[in-house]
Amino acid sequence: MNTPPLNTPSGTPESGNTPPAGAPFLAVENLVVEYPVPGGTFRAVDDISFTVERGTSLAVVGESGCGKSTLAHSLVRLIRPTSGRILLEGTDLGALSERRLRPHRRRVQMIFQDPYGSLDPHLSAEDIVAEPLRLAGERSRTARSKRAAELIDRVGLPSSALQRRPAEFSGGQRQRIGIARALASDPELLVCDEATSALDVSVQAQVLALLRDLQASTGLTFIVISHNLGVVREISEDILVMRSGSVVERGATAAVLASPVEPYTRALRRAALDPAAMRGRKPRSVVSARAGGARADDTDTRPRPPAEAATVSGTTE
Ligand SMILES: Nc1ncnc2c1ncn2[C@@H]1O[C@H](COP(=O)(O)OP(=O)(O)OP(=O)(O)O)[C@@H](O)[C@H]1O
Repeated sequence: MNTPPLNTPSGTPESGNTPPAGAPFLAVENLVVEYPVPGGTFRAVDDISFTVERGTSLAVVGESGCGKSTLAHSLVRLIRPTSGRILLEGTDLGALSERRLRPHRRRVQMIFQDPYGSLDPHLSAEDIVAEPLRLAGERSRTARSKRAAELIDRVGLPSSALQRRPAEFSGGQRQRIGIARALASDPELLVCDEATSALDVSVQAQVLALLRDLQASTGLTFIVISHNLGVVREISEDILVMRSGSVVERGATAAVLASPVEPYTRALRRAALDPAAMRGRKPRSVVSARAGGARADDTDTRPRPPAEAATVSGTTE
């Protein structure tokens, strides 16, 4: 297998996979997701439609239980939609059989909330990052190692990180490994489900800066699920507000957060601005000398996130 450069769009002449003219990068059409529950089904996503253009970031916000993660899991096909379409450059991912989905799977990757639980504690960082390459059919261990080293460097970790296991990293460093693993598949769309919410505020800023940098350099498209309106402001151009499985408001992030039209969005913003909604979080100690080099998390002087780190669900959970 030739390892492609980061984020070579599959709809380019190199890929031979030409998208229909004028098709948006991602179009979600009338998406419905129901879970089986005793005595029937529960509709967690209720007829959602939206589009996302390549290289942009869409934030999805809403109170706990409104269906954000269900939407995210549908996008990466961890869940198969009950009805509706998820069109990536015109290809309906939701309708494809597992076999036909395989070539598209790499195109949409997810970064999970929990940098502690989402990495196999028994594997080295190199093996974690190289695993998607192995699954994609890369047989050469040397090629996998080389690519893992490139990706570890790309996410700002030192090469000494390659042989260490997850327990030896800080939360922010683990999330960087999770990002490197997601990048290994050469994705075009990254779905970040509360990807920074388990991190200290300053480490959040570093991971957000990394995501923004990746987007600027590779043209990645993001869907960012977050309770944190500060994070949403930092990373998204557009915002989609969900309530009880439906979209209640959609628009440019700055405009929607400055003057929300829907009463529900206003209530979310009030909840986020209420100091009582702040989640108290003690600073965790960050990188130690043991973690081998201080490139990430402790030397970063990039701008900190906005002071508002309140969570949307802070007052509603
Ligand atoms: N496997 C399941 N079976 C039945 N109901 C489920 C299942 N998973 C989620 N739900 C329900 O679907 C609804 C949406 O859940 P989801 O996790 O998508 O919400 P969310 O907005 O991501 O919440 P949070 O912000 O708390 O993570 C919730 O009412 C939840 O209880």
